[in-house]
Amino acid sequence: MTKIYIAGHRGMVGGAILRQLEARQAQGAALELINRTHAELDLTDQAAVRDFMQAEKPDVVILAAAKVGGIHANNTYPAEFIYENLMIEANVIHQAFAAGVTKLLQLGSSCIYPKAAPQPMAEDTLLTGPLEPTNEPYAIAKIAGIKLCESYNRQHGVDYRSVMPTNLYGPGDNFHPQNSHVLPALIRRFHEATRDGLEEVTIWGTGTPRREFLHVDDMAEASLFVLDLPKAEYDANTDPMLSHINVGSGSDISILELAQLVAQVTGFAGRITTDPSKPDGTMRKLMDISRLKAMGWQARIGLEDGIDETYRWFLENHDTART
Ligand SMILES: NC(=O)C1=CN([C@@H]2O[C@H](COP(=O)(O)OP(=O)(O)OC[C@H]3O[C@@H](n4cnc5c(N)ncnc54)[C@H](OP(=O)(O)O)[C@@H]3O)[C@@H](O)[C@H]2O)C=CC1
Ligand SMILES: C[C@H]1O[C@H](OP(=O)(O)OP(=O)(O)OC[C@H]2O[C@@H](n3cnc4c(=O)[nH]c(N)nc43)[C@H](O)[C@@H]2O)[C@@H](O)[C@@H](O)C1=O
Repeated sequence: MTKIYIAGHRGMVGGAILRQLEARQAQGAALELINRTHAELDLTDQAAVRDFMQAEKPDVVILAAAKVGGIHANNTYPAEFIYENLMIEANVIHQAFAAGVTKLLQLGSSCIYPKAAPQPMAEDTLLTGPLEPTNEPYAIAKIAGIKLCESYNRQHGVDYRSVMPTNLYGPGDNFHPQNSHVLPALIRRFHEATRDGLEEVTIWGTGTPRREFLHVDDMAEASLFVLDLPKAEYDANTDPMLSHINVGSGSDISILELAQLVAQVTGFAGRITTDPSKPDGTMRKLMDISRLKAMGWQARIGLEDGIDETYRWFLENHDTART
């Protein structure tokens, strides 16, 4: 029986990973899944995380808990983004090690790469230039997470792996009007405009930045794919000082094109305008996914289908969704 702790199991990604592991259980896999809500275990609390890890002694840890938000939240609450993420990573990774956990997977983000990184961004562009200012504190914490894993691997011979997701979306997302990422924000704004018969919807920034989107079910599948890789295979495809793996869909679109897609899915027929007083952030951050592709994984859910499914989820779960 393998005992797996999923940190952040009520979040969008952690929830999708939990669903896929439960499906494996239902098919007879010998898995024991353990989790704690944020209220039950605050991962920024070192002593609480130590006591939890010592009491549970999981075999595997999946770290999908983090302080997460879109461009406005990152820009407005930088202290929370750097402090909470550093604490969560340091506590979970160190206390997992102290409790004898030899296998761990943590999630970073595509914002770890320099603002001016050549496109598509390969893993080895890490730490080659200045970061995007709107999310530098969050990115620094995410880079620290990668380096924590690499350092424990090098010094202690454990097997801690890192995946770097592109922009994610899907069921369970946060639809808050200000603090969410662009896709859930636009789904909500276009839905409400259609419902209220508005003639115009305004999107933030110039509409020209490009983003690469990946459905959360693809992300959960990629995370488990990387976690399941035999160590020899993982090691053969990575470097001890550069051990993270990009996860993306392989293509990007402009924010204006994204808005047009969301308008179509939600049935909005009015005008789309831009608000250049809001930040654009990075102009482009397309992931180079050749490393993961060579290992044998590729995304399956197309953007239009994914938005359609997410919109239906939003309509059906409006009362309980994070809005
Ligand atoms: N969403 C995206 O577009 C992207 C996400 N990622 C990364 O993927 C991972 C998962 O993100 P996602 O699922 O979208 O985020 P969510 O916000 O949906 O989920 C994060 C989860 O972490 C929990 N959490 C936060 N702080 C604490 C804490 N101090 N103690 C315990 N639990 C805590 C949250 O609980 P609660 O809500 O109760 O606080 C929530 O359940 C993160 O590492 C994120 O950085 C990377 C790239 C893109
Ligand atoms: C995943 C990634 O997410 C964050 O980076 P980001 O990609 O810039 O995030 P975003 O999804 O919030 O915005 C994408 C683009 O879209 C534009 N945009 C238009 N209209 C809305 C809008 O209504 N809301 C939002 N949020 N953005 C909008 C917005 O101006 C920007 O040009 C990181 O901080 C960090 O957390 C991280 O790793």
